[in-house]
Amino acid sequence: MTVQSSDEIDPLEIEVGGRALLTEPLLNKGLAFTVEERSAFGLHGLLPPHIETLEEQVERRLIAVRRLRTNAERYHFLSDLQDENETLFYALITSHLSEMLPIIYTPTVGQGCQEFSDYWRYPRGLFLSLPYKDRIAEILSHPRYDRVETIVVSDGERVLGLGDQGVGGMGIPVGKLALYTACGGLNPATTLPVFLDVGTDNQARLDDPLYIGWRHARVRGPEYDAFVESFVSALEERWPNVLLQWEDFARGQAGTLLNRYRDRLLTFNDDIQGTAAVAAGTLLAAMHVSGVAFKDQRIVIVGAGSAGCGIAKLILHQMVESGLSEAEARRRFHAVDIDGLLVEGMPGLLDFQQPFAQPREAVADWKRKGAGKITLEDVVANAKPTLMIGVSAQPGIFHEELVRTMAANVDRPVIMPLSNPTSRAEAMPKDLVEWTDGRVITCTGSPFTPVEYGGRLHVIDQTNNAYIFPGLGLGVLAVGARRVSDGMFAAAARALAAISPARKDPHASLLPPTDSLRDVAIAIAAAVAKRARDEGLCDAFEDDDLPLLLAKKQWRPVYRLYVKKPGYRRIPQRPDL
Ligand SMILES: NC(=O)c1ccc[n+]([C@@H]2O[C@H](COP(=O)([O-])OP(=O)(O)OC[C@H]3O[C@@H](n4cnc5c(N)ncnc54)[C@H](O)[C@@H]3O)[C@@H](O)[C@H]2O)c1
Ligand SMILES: O=C(O)C[C@H](O)C(=O)O
Ligand SMILES: [Mg+2]
Repeated sequence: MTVQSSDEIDPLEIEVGGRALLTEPLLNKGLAFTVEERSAFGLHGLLPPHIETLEEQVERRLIAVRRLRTNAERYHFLSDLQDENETLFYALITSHLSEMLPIIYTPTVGQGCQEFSDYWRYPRGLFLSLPYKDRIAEILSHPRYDRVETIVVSDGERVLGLGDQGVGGMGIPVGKLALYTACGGLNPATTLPVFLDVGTDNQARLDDPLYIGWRHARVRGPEYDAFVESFVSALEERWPNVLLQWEDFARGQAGTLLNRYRDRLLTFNDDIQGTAAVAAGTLLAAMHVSGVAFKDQRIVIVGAGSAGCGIAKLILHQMVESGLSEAEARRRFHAVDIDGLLVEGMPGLLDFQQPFAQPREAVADWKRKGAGKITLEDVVANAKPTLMIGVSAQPGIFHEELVRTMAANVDRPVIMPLSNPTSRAEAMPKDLVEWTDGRVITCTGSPFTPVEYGGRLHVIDQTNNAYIFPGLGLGVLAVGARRVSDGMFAAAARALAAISPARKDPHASLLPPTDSLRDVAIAIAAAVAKRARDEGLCDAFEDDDLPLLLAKKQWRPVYRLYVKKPGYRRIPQRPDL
């Protein structure tokens, strides 16, 4: 449903004109300012005489972006466009979603983070640095942020699979929020990327004279916790109902922060919960194709960190819902981390890994290659998995022999190398298809082109949390949910599986194409909103009213007519240097 909100129909009253209007990305229309607007706002002469429609502007930028040689160049070009004219930026992105997503988001955003200081041009979002911790409330208080409803925050310690990028990690909240608008339809004036700069342990960044973050070893422990607490308290004070998404925190922090704050505000961790929902949703879709029910699944998770244990927890929950006892369901999981299979009593097991540690007796009679740790190879040979998920950021860890062993034991092996960016994927889909003689059902975290094999084109679905968080955000905000619950992610997973093209055709893709992420977001949002209501986390609403509630929350990149606000002032054009 497309609703033209009164926001879109009514003229917008504008306070400033001249250069100030052209340099405000939320208001700038560039060459699309009409003659009347140019006259009213003192724009004649500041712009060449040509006037264009939004569609023509999109076409012009599209030609320019396509002319560039690399996606890194395109990333910077599009960042500049976002800082120049957000309406045009989103009109371009939404009309060419599958082409633009790999540029503004994964995988190119990873390089953007690594080179953040090299190409620094213009600030977007808020940088909260530990040395200025006493200024947080003052920084947040600016009237520019009065309308903020959604914040994505990172401290840059685990940027995709690229490790600690210090302040470069700001690229991640910026990219995620671009998808909140492009896919979820949230108004960009209500979104805010935030970076918590607590230093970095990336020596290359510390040694780099161009590095623009706080040049200090990463602060940890009580000082870190107090800093995060100052941020959260200031944010609660400023925007009591804000949605806060934690993104790309390292393993030690991600779950701890989520548990600390999940009952205090509207918040979730995307790497733990969003990833779990997209992986579980994809698995549900894959089960249609493989015909293997939950009770017959044997699952190997490689990388028992935030994403791995988040995924395991949600799939376990679904297995129990499908009728397995909790103990039975647990036995289906084999979680492998850097020290091999997680087994009970293993030294160094983290709290969130404990539930997925196998009892020693369950693996006592396994045939193993060596006496040391129980390797991934031992696990695959003995556990005979039907599904193997990679969230380890270890490229090549799903090697030929391993995959061939897995494929020898099951008809349709499901293999998901979900680590990002492309360079960190556990395997290349082309290899997986070849090593399994085309039998594999595979999907990846980063985008890959389809693989041709045996006269058939294998579409490689992008099992990325981008299928979940824009809709989750839209859903909770549209109905005013007070908390984000695990049940919402379970509902999101089911909603994703319900729109899987593979439900109708086993040769079709598991997930709808990325071009349709706006529709996906609506489906996820509806499921999340209903779940919020069913769990008593928002006020009641009728199902029939939901499409309108969601549509009202959706902003579209169109230009509104501008008129002068009473008190309009023309900012002086001459800087008094
Ligand atoms: N597709 C998606 O939507 C999605 C979502 C979240 C995370 N990810 C990707 O998953 C990866 C991990 O993210 P995370 O948040 O879980 O990070 P994390 O650091 O919490 O977990 C990674 C885990 O891998 C383990 N590991 C390292 N080397 C290993 C090895 N040789 N064998 C087995 N395990 C090993 C680490 O010890 C750690 O426990 C990243 O590359 C990230 O980009 C993808
Ligand atoms: O950012 C992504 O592409 C997905 C995920 O959040 C990740 O950390 O890899
Ligand atoms: Mg992430």
